[in-house]
Amino acid sequence: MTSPATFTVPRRARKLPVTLVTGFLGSGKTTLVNHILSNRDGVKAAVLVNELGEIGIDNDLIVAAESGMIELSNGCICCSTNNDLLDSIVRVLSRPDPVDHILVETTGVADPLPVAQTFQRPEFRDALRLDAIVAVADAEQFSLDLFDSPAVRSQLRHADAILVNKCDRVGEERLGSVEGKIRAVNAEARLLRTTRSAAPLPLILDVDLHRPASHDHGHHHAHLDEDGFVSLSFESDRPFSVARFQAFLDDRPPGLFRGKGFLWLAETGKRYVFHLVGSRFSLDEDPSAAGANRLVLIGRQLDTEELRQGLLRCRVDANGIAFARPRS
Ligand SMILES: Nc1nc2c(ncn2[C@@H]2O[C@H](COP(=O)(O)OP(=O)(O)OP(=O)(O)O)[C@@H](O)[C@H]2O)c(=O)[nH]1
Repeated sequence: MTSPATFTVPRRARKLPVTLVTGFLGSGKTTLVNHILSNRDGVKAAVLVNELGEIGIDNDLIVAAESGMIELSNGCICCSTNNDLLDSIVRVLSRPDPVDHILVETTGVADPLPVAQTFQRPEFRDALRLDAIVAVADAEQFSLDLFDSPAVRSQLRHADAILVNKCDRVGEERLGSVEGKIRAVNAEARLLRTTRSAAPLPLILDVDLHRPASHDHGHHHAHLDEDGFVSLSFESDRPFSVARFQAFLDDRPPGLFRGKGFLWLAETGKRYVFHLVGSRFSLDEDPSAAGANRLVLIGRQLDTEELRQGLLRCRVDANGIAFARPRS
């Protein structure tokens, strides 16, 4: 791949705006990206997605972007040394068919600041403009103590706009208290109450809200490992028993906060999009999906091998007959 140092940025009439979408695990970032892509009114957007886990799930959850979607490799793009992000930016800027906007969705545990700084590197200065860092907060699961993580606090602190999302799940009192906690971390961001991340696009896109933080020097960005988050990717070409999977969820460890993927259930023979966020999970029929089970689980202090064994025990054959216990 072309090194950004040697890359000649094509001349453009205006700088390409970049929107960075951040926010904790399961808050509604992919839902926001889909909302933007579905309502963008002719604006051609390139989407850069960074995910935890070896198997990409978001790639299949994001509505098709006809201008082409680029999936970043897995892991943590909040490391400024990560070349995947640089390569992806260069790829977008080199496209013969230029886009009008770049959307970047970071993982739910990434510190957005080093990602933002990547877009502000000197070699991109004439081509790109960081328009806004937009954070999504889950009003129902929100708790600064529960998510006691420097990276997660950084998501709120450095945001230019914050969606207080999942308003359908909470009452006015809870909303007021969450907004108060957010305000204590970031007094200036534009706060917007949303359901399904459906913010009015003129309030978050092409808004020129971003101002670089004034005290970035010496910033020690919070890294995934320091915060103890781990992920487990699981794939199987056998269906799950819904009863066994329910039992797996009932016994899940308290540190398991997020799950997402595609489940094939033996009882119905159908495939479902699965989401677990904190205490809630959902299964929605997915007629478009084909193939096997694909699942990513994310949390803190997880025994990933024990979780893997638990998932293996959920597998049954097409007649719903359980496989022998994988190993004790
Ligand atoms: N009830 C309700 N559910 C929502 C809302 N917004 C998103 N969800 C659901 O929350 C779950 C997580 O949403 P995503 O958009 O995948 O969250 P995310 O931030 O991209 O998740 P990660 O990428 O794993 O960090 C999904 O089941 C969504 O359908 C909302 O406003 N209300």
